[in-house]
Amino acid sequence: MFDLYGTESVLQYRGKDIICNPPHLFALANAACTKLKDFKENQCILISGESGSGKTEATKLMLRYMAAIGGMQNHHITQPILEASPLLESFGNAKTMHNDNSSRFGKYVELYLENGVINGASTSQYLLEKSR
Ligand SMILES: Nc1ncnc2c1ncn2[C@@H]1O[C@H](COP(=O)(O)OP(=O)(O)OP(=O)(O)O)[C@@H](O)[C@H]1O
Repeated sequence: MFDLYGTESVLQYRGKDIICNPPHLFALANAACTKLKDFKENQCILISGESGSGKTEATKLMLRYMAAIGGMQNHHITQPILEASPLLESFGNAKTMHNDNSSRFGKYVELYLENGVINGASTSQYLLEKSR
């Protein structure tokens, strides 16, 4: 079993330039955090793909990475942010032909960071027109 998203991977990608490591969700999340810090400009990660391609899981993994690189100092803030995803899924997901846990809504998540540490978040849900 590969451990692609554990602590070792967090340490491997943390603070490293995107070209230093093989492609990974953590590399992308790290690049967004680094650019935010260096250029003091908002960053956006757009996750798209067909149903079942892994958008929801990718989003959760990147959130987990961003929470992890901030350490435990804002645990009381990051924990509810991470726990919000499965809670919202319980209201808005359903089993389809393509995905046992298919989101029936689009998500827009805003994270607020200070010195590379998450200190807040907001999320909006949008109903999708899906035929499947
Ligand atoms: N990184 C991953 N590692 C292992 N399995 C994964 C990964 N990402 C997704 N999967 C598997 O694929 C399934 C579908 O992923 P996910 O729900 O994230 O897709 P989605 O693109 O959000 O789909 P939808 O548009 O239908 O909501 C997951 O339930 C999981 O079994």
